[in-house]
Amino acid sequence: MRLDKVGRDFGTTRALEDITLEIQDGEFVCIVGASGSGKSTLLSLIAGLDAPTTGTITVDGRPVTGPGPERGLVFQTGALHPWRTVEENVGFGLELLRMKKTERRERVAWYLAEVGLRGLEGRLPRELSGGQRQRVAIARALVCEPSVLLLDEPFGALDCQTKDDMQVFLRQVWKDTGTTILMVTHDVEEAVFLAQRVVVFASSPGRVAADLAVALPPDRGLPIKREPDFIKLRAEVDDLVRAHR
Ligand SMILES: Nc1ncnc2c1ncn2[C@@H]1O[C@H](COP(=O)(O)OP(=O)(O)OP(=O)(O)O)[C@@H](O)[C@H]1O
Repeated sequence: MRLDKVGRDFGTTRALEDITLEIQDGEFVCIVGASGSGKSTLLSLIAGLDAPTTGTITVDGRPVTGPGPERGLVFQTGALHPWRTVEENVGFGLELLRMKKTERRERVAWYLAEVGLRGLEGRLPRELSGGQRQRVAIARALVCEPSVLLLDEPFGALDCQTKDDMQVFLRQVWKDTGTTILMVTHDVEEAVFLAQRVVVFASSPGRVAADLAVALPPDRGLPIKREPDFIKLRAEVDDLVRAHR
């Protein structure tokens, strides 16, 4: 995926200016930055829900002109269909793609197992915890096997323990599926734990202030958050975010 000199103005507000970023297939990148630095705007441009004022975005070598199944999107609160069961929510995108029912059921079952929801197929969203609802939202995005998974603060509404569990879960999903992940979060610890690369946004206008490689081992458990290398990198990113408010 490639962003080339992407800008977005809302009237006189320059939400994004001159964003040039290349994300390799299979990479896990987190974007952090102060409130209002244009992080959500960037994700909606990549998702094709909004169009840039300047510049171009290409996914799989094709310019983005609108939403498409090769880009899966998950928001802070899952936006699930309240009247559909877990299984029906996850299978929805495949229905739109007119996949045959037997194939669809098989695919949905695989992803439900992957996100740890086997046995809950028949539940409605209101019968799930917040963490379970986000797992459904992630399974629903993954089931179409997108080239890139776009996550906008997916764990922002969860309590600390659930959030920790979801971070471990997301690293596992990334390893199992090899999906390219671009995630926006305001939580620097989360970004450093999850990503191979952390991009720091500056505000007014929203732009790239720093792009750091996360040189931590690929096998990361929660205890790594207490190790000196982790703490040092986290502090470095924290300082960058503060310096570019
Ligand atoms: N639809 C819109 N109309 C006008 N201004 C907008 C619109 N969407 C975003 N903006 C402005 O663009 C800027 C970037 O907003 P955006 O929501 O992308 O920031 P963010 O980094 O995601 O913030 P947060 O971390 O608080 O979610 C802000 O100044 C915001 O007010």
